[in-house]
Amino acid sequence: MKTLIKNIVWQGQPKEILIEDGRIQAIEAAGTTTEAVQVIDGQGHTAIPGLVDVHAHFREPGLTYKETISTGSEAAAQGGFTTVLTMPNVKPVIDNPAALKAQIELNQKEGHVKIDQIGALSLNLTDTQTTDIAEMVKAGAVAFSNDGHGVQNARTMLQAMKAVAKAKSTITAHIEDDDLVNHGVMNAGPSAEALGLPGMTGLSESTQLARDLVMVKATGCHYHVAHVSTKESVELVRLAKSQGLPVTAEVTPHHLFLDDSMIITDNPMMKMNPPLRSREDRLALIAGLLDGTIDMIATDHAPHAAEEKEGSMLDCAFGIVGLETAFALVYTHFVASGLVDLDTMLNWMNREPIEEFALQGAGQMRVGDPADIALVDLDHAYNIDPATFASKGKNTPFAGQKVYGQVMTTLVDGKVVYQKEEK
Ligand SMILES: NC(=O)N[C@@H](CC(=O)O)C(=O)O
Ligand SMILES: [Zn+2]
Ligand SMILES: [Zn+2]
Repeated sequence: MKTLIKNIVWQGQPKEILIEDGRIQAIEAAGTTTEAVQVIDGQGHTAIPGLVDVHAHFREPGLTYKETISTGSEAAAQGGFTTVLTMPNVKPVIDNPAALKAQIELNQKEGHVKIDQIGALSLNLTDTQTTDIAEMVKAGAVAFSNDGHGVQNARTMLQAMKAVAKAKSTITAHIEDDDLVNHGVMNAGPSAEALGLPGMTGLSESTQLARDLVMVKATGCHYHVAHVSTKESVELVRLAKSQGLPVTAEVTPHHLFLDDSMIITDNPMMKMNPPLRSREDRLALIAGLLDGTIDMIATDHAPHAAEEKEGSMLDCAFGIVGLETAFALVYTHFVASGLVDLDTMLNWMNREPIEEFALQGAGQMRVGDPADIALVDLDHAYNIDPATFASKGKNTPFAGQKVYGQVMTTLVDGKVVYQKEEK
């Protein structure tokens, strides 16, 4: 079956995309193909490769009041994402081959986009005993993580690294030393002091990262830093890369565009893990992304119910949603502002994630690739409105912010999975 997406812009030129059997057959001059079974009118929008998020939380099974695979993947489609990697911190935790197999089936059945499953690094994320990593790789795990919680025991991390290196997989590390966190709810610093809230030092992240990097050197394990948030961590990743270690890193839009100087009231929407750091940290993250120390942008989409994000930062849940705001935020702050071009942004949000995680099924818009495509209206300006989110989670600190770049259509394997309704 053939599909033609006509009337689109690709790399600045008017083009059309011919798709056959779910794959891109040609990106050609407008008007080249005259007959096709199905025609989609791109209405002059810009075609980009479907975005890839290596860090998302869909809360099924066990926490479906926050999100389901269906609502989470709908949010992904609405945000222009065609592949997402989901974390294993559901209930029960995906920490054994049987649970992983069942989850992969469920993802396939319920997902509106492609979902790759990350397996738990330790049993029940308690960090005392590693999971059966070799068997979970065989069962289809794309990577391993303790996300939600740092691995406190060096011995557990070392064992996991050895097994992951042997299986040629990846660890995506939530790095956090519990003892240094000491029950903080936001970054330690003048804002926490002004609000009278317990702060946590950024050293909780970088000290554990330093420990892990020594073990990466010893094991050769591909180690990916999840949601990097401090300047010390950026320096450590830069050093590791200069030594040729197999280390990669992601940063979230919120750590790039928000910092703790912007927390002027006790606001649950500003609470996430790792916390928003200082302006100096934020500028180091931006510099690290621009110079290639940080490889990619990931959302850490962490939906929670409204009642879990009310009241005070002292006792509300950690985390914010991100799938439906990531494209517009990154486009607005980096591309529309003239800092980088669209292609660079797509390196961070499509090519690097696919290459570093060796994702087999995700398309990069090359001829022969799966037709994973988003059509975006780059000039469209609007205010972020959580009421429009497909996600069950409306917990975003960006509500009301004016952005550019509206995802209009998303296709996975040449099939439309999201179409923005005309007003
Ligand atoms: N980022 C968060 O604040 N929360 C995440 C866990 C995590 O990514 O560490 C969650 O699962 O809610
Ligand atoms: Zn985490
Ligand atoms: Zn996370």
